[in-house]
Amino acid sequence: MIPRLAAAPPPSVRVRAPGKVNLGLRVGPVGDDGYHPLATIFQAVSLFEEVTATQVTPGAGISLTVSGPQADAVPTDESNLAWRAAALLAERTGLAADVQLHITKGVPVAGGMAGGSADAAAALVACDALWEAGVPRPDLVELAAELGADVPFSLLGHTAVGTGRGDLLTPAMTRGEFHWCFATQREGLSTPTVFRRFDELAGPSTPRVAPADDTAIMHALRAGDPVALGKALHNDLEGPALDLRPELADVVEVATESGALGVVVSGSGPTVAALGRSRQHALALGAAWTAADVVDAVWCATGPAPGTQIVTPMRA
Ligand SMILES: C[C@](O)(CO)[C@H](O)COP(=O)(O)OP(=O)(O)OC[C@H]1O[C@@H](n2ccc(N)nc2=O)[C@H](O)[C@@H]1O
Ligand SMILES: Nc1ncnc2c1ncn2[C@@H]1O[C@H](COP(=O)(O)OP(=O)(O)OP(=O)(O)O)[C@@H](O)[C@H]1O
Repeated sequence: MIPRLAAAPPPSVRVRAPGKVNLGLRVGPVGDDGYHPLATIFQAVSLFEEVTATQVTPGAGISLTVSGPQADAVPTDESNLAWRAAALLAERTGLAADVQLHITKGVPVAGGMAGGSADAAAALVACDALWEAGVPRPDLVELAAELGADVPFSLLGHTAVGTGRGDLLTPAMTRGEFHWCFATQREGLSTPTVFRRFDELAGPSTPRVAPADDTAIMHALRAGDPVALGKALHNDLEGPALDLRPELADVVEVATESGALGVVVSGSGPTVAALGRSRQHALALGAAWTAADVVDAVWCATGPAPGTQIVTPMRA
C-alpha cells in the first residue's frame, strides 16, 4: 500500500511581545487632540503575548482567535488591536490583508499592562514577516504609534523613557534584574475613563507645562538598586484609579505591610505592581495578597524583558 502524504501546514510565523509596568508616570494637562503629554519610564516585564500569523487563501481576509487567561474578555473582530495592526500594515504596503491571527494571552486584560498593545506590536512584526513586506523598522514604529500610545514601547521592550503621548522613546540604561509581583482584578479599568478622572481631580490647577522626567528612578535603574527604585516609583494616574476603585487601597496596603520595596498602580490600573527584594520575596508578596483575599489573581515576573521578537520564523 502507498502511504498517504499529510498535507503540509500553511506557512506561519509566531511572535512574542511583552507587557509593561510604568515605573514613573507623570501626566500633563489634556491637549486639543484629547491626549495628555506624558513623561514616563516604561519597563517591559516577562509576561508575554504570542501572536501567530498563518497564511490563508488569497481573498480570505483577516480572521482572529484568542486563547489563554481572560480570552473571553477580548474581542475577536476588527476592533481587536492585532486585527487593526494587520489591516493597517496591508493598507500602507498595498498588500492583500489575508491572514489568520491567533493570540495567546499572557498579559492581564484591561489591567494597565498594555496587553492589547503587545498584540498590535506582535501582529505588525508577524504579518511583516509572513507577507515578506520588509517594512523598515522606523516605519513599523510609526505604524505602531498610530495604533496606540503604548504600542511603540511593546516593539522596543527593555526599559525606556517615553514622552509625547508616551510614544517618543529613548532607551534607558539599567543594571540587573527587578522582581515584580502583579495583583489583577477580574474587572478592568478603561484607560480613557482614568485619564478623564485625572482631569476632573486635577481641575484647572494642572500645570500648563510638560511634566519633567524622574531622575531618582533613572539613578536607581543605572545602579541596579531595587531599594532606591522601590522608593522612587510614581504614578500620577494612581489617584484617579484609586478614586474609581477605592478597594485597591487594600491591595497597596497588604503589599506595603508585607515589606514590598515599592508599590504602585500599573499604568491606568487596576493592576497593582509590587517590587520584591528577590524572586522569592516577589512570590511571597503574591502569597500575602492571596491570603488576604484582596485580588483575583497574582502574576510574578521579572524586568526588563526584551521587546517584540520572532520566536518561530516562517515555516512553509
Ligand atoms: C496609561 C498608559 O498605559 C501609560 O503607559 C498609556 O498612556 C495608555 O496608552 P494606550 O492604552 O496605548 O492609549 P491609546 O490607545 O493611544 O489611547 C486611549 C485613550 O487614552 C487616553 N490617553 C492615552 C495616552 C495619552 N498620552 N493621553 C491620553 O489621554 C486618551 O483618552 C485616548 O483616547
Ligand atoms: N488584542 C487585544 N487584547 C486585549 N484587549 C483588547 C485587544 N484588542 C482590543 N482590546 C480591548 O481593549 C481593552 C483594553 O485592553 P488592554 O488589555 O490592552 O488594556 P490595558 O492593558 O489597560 O491597556 P494600556 O495599558 O495600553 O492602557 C479591552 O477591554 C478590550 O476590550
